[in-house]
Amino acid sequence: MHCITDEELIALVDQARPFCKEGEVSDYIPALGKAEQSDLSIAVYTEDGCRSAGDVEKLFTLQSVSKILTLAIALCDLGVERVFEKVGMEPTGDPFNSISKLENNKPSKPLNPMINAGALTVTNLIKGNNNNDKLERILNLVRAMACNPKINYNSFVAESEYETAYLNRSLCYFLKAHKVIDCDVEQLLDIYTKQCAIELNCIDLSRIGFVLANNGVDPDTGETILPRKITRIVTTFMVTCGMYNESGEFAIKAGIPAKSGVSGALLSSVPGRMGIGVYGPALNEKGNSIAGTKLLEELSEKLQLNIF
Ligand SMILES: NC(=O)CC[C@H](N)C(=O)O
Repeated sequence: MHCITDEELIALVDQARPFCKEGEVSDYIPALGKAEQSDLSIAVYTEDGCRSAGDVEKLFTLQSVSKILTLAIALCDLGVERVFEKVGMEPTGDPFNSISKLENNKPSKPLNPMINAGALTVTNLIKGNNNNDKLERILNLVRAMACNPKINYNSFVAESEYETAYLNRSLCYFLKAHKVIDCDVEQLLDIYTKQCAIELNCIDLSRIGFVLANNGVDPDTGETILPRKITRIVTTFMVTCGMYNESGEFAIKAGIPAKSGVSGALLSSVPGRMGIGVYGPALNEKGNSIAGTKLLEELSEKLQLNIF
């Protein structure tokens, strides 16, 4: 028996959709500015299958949701100790693209892998002979978790970010000056902007969440896609830093691990129970989907998902 009916899910979307008007579509990456402010969709993936409601067919890019996947790959490649030599484990309370804590933290290392400075550092750790290799590895993980071999990145969005990534460029040069990274900055931005531009729909996203909730095991094949030790680390970061400087409030209100992206993507994983994929491009001032956040809070309340 599925835990929620189609009608109930549609009702939750209808109830949350008016909040879209109170948010703004992000346009600091110009291509993202083309999104439809009123779009809202959700998919809930459990062992009984997937239910979805809203603008389900809409494609969107992962943006910061990709950070949990690159973290998982870097942890597989280098192990826990070496990854956390380069990046910390603590929430910042600052916006995702803030540079301020980088300077104050001694020795200089990004506070966690969910802020841009930390995610850039993590992407630099991923193994591969060149950017194509590395990107293919990231794409393959996304495809396996979503069970969708067609997933690719949107080159228009990637280029749009690459051309305007002034802040991320400055973060990279700061990291390079402090020897946190040692690579060519343009090469790093090339792969980072492509990983952020990986494009999918909310059903794909919900299956990724379900694999995390299922300790890294594919629900159809029983194959281990990610070791449990790594899904645990990733899920913990979702709780402590997944919603940036709104993570505390979201943990209080919804009580479920979640990771947001500036495209309006929202991935949630409820350990042992379900994966949830949400898309709502109208954002609140913290850069999280305004209606999507509401929707997750309501769903958590309705299905008693709070893990605390
Ligand atoms: N919050 C986000 O989704 C940020 C991701 C975006 N690609 C950036 O680096 O600015």
